[in-house]
Amino acid sequence: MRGVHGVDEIRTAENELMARLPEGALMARAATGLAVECARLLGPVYGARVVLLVGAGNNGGDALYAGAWLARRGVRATALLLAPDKAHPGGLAAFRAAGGRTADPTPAALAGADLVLDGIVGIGGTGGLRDEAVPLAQAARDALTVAVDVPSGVDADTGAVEGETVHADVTVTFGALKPGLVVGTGAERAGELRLVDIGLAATLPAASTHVFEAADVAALLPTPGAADNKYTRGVLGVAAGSSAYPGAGVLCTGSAINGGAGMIRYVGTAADAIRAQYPEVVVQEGAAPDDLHVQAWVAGPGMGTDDAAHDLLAAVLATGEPAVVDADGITLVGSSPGLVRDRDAPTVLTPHDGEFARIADGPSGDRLASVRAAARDLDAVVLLKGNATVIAAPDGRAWVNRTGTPWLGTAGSGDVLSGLIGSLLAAGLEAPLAAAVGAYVHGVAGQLAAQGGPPSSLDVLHAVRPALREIGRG
Ligand SMILES: NC(=O)C1=CN([C@@H]2O[C@H](COP(=O)(O)OP(=O)(O)OC[C@H]3O[C@@H](n4cnc5c(N)ncnc54)[C@H](OP(=O)(O)O)[C@@H]3O)[C@@H](O)[C@H]2O)[C@@H](O)CC1
Ligand SMILES: Nc1ncnc2c1ncn2[C@@H]1O[C@H](COP(=O)(O)OP(=O)(O)O)[C@@H](O)[C@H]1O
Ligand SMILES: [K+]
Repeated sequence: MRGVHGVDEIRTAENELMARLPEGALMARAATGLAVECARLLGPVYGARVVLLVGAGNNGGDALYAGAWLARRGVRATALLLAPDKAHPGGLAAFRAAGGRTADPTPAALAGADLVLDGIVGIGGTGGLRDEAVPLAQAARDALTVAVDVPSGVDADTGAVEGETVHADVTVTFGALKPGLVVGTGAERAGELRLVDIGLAATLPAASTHVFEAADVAALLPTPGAADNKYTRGVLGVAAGSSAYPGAGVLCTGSAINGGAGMIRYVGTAADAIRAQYPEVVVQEGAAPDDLHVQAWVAGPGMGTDDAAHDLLAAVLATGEPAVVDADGITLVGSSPGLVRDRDAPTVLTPHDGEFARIADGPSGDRLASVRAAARDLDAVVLLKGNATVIAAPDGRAWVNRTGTPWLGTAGSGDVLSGLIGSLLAAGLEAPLAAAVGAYVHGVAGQLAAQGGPPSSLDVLHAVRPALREIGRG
């Protein structure tokens, strides 16, 4: 599990650590880690052409020291100084002493570069890229681009982007992940992430936002033991699908089966479709949710938004079991938020952006903040879908999911996610962990499904079990 830290936390931790170390030690660690990563990307370094984009602060200093390291190993390094009077003096001296050259900061200077190092601005950046940096960022798109700490122009605290930014193939970041590297548009602009350890763990506080890795998820995935049976493994109630939208019920139910629920009791209004697809499901059409023995519920996908759907959702949410609410269920919660707010049992809401706007303000460019505020306001776990799905608990804990693929943007893919989270809730995972683990597994399923060509949501559903096996194997 990797912690994600905001700029203020990182600055404070850096200052505390710097006070214990000789001057320049921290930047030396950062620059060496950066240079080693660039060398790895270049392959043979001797004679390679590297262009440095150097801004006014320490981010440019990192680039210059890394450029010096590379120049000493035979790289032909050229620095384009965007603010020549403010370029890091020590870094510039080291760069020149190693044989590095400077040139006018024009797009033409990037032609033929084997690698461009983006040291325009790091965590000290405010607003989007300044005008003079824009043509350079655009020219860098033709080359292998490594961002120093943060792709310049991305808001390191939020991932929000105003106007042009550097589009990095790889971002080498120092000390800890920043929200802007893992959330929103920033996550897309950062490319692959490499974290250089500069010793910051010693002074950083505990993180409130985390990124799960496979081992974290494997450790949380439920595995039945000798004493388990279908009831102890988790019985899930499903209120999804309708005569108009039977498919959503089929996908959601199938995903809960593949996710490992011990038993499924189906109370939606697409009973015939469920019976036809899944002989293992116990269909209890018309049963009162409160009368059924289940450990958790999933409600909403394809259930419709008419009065009957409202009454069924209200009955599910009146039970004392944890519940996932998705799709039409979220629309219904938008007009009756008390259905969720007044519950004692945990609720997981899984909106995409459009659905989010029905239950909360936003989402703004600061997706983490929007989701945290919604979770607090609704007293529910909120999972906001997207290229980097964000999950927040009412107590402020948050997770960002890094698995998945844009191919998951296909009709019905969300129904697979909610069924999966339902099965994990039924197995007893704490609600925010069920949501974060579900998002991780769903993302891996999407990646596996996409290997065979553009996947349908049914392909994603069929990839849930292989995804669980792959994660479990490590
Ligand atoms: N502290 C440490 O020990 C360590 C720090 N480390 C490194 O330092 C980085 C932080 O350095 P930093 O604080 O100097 O800020 P930084 O990001 O270089 O920006 C500085 C200047 O850029 C300008 N500027 C602002 N916005 C802009 C924009 N949109 N577009 C263009 N220019 C813009 C503005 O200058 P102005 O022109 O306004 O005078 C601002 O003052 C950090 O990301 C990491 O790489 C590592 O070495 C590890 C150890
Ligand atoms: N660009 C993207 N990159 C990665 N994942 C995406 C992207 N777009 C959508 N997804 C994922 O695809 C799923 C779509 O869910 P949703 O919009 O609810 O679909 P539906 O309502 O059709 O079931 C979510 O898990 C979301 O995170
Ligand atoms: K940068």
